Amino acid sequence: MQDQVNLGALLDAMRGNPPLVQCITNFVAMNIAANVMLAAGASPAMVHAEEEAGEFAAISGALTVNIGTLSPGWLAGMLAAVRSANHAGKPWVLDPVAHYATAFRRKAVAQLLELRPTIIRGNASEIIALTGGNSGGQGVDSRDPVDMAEDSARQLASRHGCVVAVTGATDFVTDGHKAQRVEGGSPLMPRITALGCSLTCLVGAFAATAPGNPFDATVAALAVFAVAGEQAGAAADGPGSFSWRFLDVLATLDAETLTAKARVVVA
Ligand SMILES: Nc1ncnc2c1ncn2[C@@H]1O[C@H](COP(=O)(O)OP(=O)(O)O)[C@@H](O)[C@H]1O
Ligand SMILES: Cc1ncsc1CCOP(=O)(O)O
Ligand SMILES: [Mg+2]
Repeated sequence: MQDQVNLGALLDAMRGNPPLVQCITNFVAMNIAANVMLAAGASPAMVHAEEEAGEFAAISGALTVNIGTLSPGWLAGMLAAVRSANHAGKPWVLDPVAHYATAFRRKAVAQLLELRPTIIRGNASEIIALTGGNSGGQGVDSRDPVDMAEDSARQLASRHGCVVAVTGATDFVTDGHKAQRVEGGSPLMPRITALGCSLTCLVGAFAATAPGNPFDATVAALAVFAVAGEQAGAAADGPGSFSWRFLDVLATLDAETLTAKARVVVA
């Protein structure tokens, strides 16, 4: 029997003491991800230079690493930040954007995986490819359903001793032993760039709030996106109005509404 994640309490705890999260994300995501974090109640800082990334990780509550617009200098910054987060015992989240697309990305992700992420968050095509499976991903976009990635997610979680979140129409979270699904969201979400990247940063915020419980932290972040996405999607006329409505709903979502509206089920 799995305990229900106390979503409302985690949201209140995160907002009550807004965590500083070092987000090493891509050029596309930096602005939207920072706005998502601020709307949700966290404190993001986009810091990636090799000269300072390690120092900054030591003073952050959590670190997120996203390879969306990778270059050698950024990779050096990522590795410095991850080593420092590990040294300081801070949780860190890996978003392996399109890691299957090029040799440079594959090698970078292999190096990052060796440094033992606390949580991996990716779309179904990315998670399938991390276990060597045949993924249909095209560039940064998934072309696979989440249920096709569930076995890969369980394998990855067991192999690397981490939590794995696969996102899509219904999200799937596992630590290799237990698993839960998070339903909700909107079909408009994959039509706006960098929402997955923004979610990775929010997973970092909840991981900073509950460093000893990365599974619950991940489910909470995904549930916030699912409820806010569903509400924004119901009122939106298309991707443009979804985008600003999503930020507004995130900012006003309270613990009671999150608890009442979230659909989290044991898998
Ligand atoms: N078809 C869909 N219906 C509802 N929510 C979705 C759908 N596709 C993606 N989402 C949501 O969009 C967010 C980003 O996930 P995803 O699109 O899988 O990431 P990425 O942008 O990295 O590919 C998640 O909160 C996910 O639940
Ligand atoms: C379009 C694009 N190109 C490189 S990174 C990026 C953003 C990907 O964002 P997401 O993975 O959240 O869809
Ligand atoms: Mg992505």
